Amino acid sequence: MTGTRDATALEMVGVTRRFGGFTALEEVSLSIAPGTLHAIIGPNGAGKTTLFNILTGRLRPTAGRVLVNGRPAHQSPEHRRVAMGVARSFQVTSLFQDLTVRENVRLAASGRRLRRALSMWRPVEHDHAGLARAGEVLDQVGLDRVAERRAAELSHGQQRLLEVAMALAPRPRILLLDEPTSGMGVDDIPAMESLLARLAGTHTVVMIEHNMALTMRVADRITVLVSGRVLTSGPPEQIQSDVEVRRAYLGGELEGASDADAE
Ligand SMILES: Nc1ncnc2c1ncn2[C@@H]1O[C@H](COP(=O)(O)OP(=O)(O)OP(=O)(O)O)[C@@H](O)[C@H]1O
Repeated sequence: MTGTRDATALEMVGVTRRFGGFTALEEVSLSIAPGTLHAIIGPNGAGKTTLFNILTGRLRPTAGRVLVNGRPAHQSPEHRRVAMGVARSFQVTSLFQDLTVRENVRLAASGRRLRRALSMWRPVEHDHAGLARAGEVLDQVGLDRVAERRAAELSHGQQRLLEVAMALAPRPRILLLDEPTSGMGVDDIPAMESLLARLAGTHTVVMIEHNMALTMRVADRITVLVSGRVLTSGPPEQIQSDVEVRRAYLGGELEGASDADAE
């Protein structure tokens, strides 16, 4: 591998995605450095979810390439990306609501061995590695105090933290988070923000997020998508003062984001 390739954890090169005659993404290129938090923002319908699904392997690009640590990945399905060290956050709907928080993370830690881990006749206490990993991750995300509660008993904000914990369990190097604060009350947001800030030091994080104030505080770089194209990419302060970006958002959300105490 060349030095240049090593400098990029995740890369999209000229990615186009069509749905029938409709072009949802057009010639999108972006490059994400290891150990940085890269946010994807843009108005509704800009193509953020489509881009995210192409990064996770849920969707194939119509044209263009995706590289993970310099290795072509655009033909690899989701489970192959996981083996390459890429994980996406689970959805609240995929939590096992009747199992404890610790059990949910233990099962996620078992990763590709999930089916085996789920088998009813395998005593839980024999899964030492899974239990140990669950303990580490629950400490990391701040859910250790509620480890023995059923997932269903958690607040929505805690369930969102649990989704991230489950994504972290198999030790991915690249973490893809789809709107980590969506549906959260204001009281729950600081815990997620603090987790995102900590993860940014240890993982490559790509997140779609609608909370502009939070995005401006935690992101190292931001890519703005508009109508399926990259309008611009840069550090938060550059994005916030970009006239074209402000026009795309009609001023509103980014004006609020300039006030760090807006939350
Ligand atoms: N499976 C599909 N078939 C047809 N069109 C689709 C499909 N998925 C997405 N699109 C279209 O592609 C465009 C981009 O959608 P996408 O969901 O990626 O945008 P988004 O930026 O995530 O929007 P939002 O912020 O509202 O979630 C939209 O016009 C959408 O209707």
